[in-house]
Amino acid sequence: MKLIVGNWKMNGLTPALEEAGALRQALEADPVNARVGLCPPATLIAQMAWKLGAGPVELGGQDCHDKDSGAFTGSVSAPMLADAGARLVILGHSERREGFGETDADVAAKVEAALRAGLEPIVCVGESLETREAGQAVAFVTAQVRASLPDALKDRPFALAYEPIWAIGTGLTPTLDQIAEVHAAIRDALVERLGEGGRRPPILYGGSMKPDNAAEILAVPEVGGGLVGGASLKADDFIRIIRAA
Ligand SMILES: O=C(CO)COP(=O)(O)O
Repeated sequence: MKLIVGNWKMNGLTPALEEAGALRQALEADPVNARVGLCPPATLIAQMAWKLGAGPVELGGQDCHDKDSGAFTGSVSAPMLADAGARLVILGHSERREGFGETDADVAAKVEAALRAGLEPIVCVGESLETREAGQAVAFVTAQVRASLPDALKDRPFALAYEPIWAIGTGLTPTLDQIAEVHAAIRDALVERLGEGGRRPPILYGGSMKPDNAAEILAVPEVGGGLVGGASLKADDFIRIIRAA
């Protein structure tokens, strides 16, 4: 079963709760064979949890601190996300790595915090255009995988997301062969890092996934789902992507 997760980033005020309600209604009226997650801004999680109830949409955060509590003005901890109703948390998104200087070690510490709080991390990796053009995409991404995943993940549920930075919000996507190549390499790096284990964490693709390209991307070997930015903001578009799974 594919995992399709919406990442609203820093978008969404109270009226956007209606989109979540519409998503729930659509999925209840016509259920899908996919797991669906939605990661709104932290300010909306608690209200959205009431709106979504125990329905088919799981909630997630977009980041968390690596400490459970303390003097960290402005930060949100993993226990806070869980308390508000989240089950998932996106970690190591390129917008955090690039914009906030998060290193692989920082991401690994946040993954540990998420696991302590019982959250399921979605760990993001992805190369810049410069790195891809230098022929280093696979080497770069697999190095991120090895360094961002702590031992604590063994036998815990989690997902990875491959998001080429140059495909995020640009309308550009890698070719299906390029996606297949990176996803296969991520799977190998994952097995090398954490062993085969009993679980096979899904590897999501993210970066300009839209209703009209979702089906072909989701059919690529080792693509276990999607992490969707812009196209998850409107329930109509997001549902079309979910149905493509
Ligand atoms: O960054 C992304 C999801 O985390 C992808 O964003 P877009 O779907 O808007 O390209």
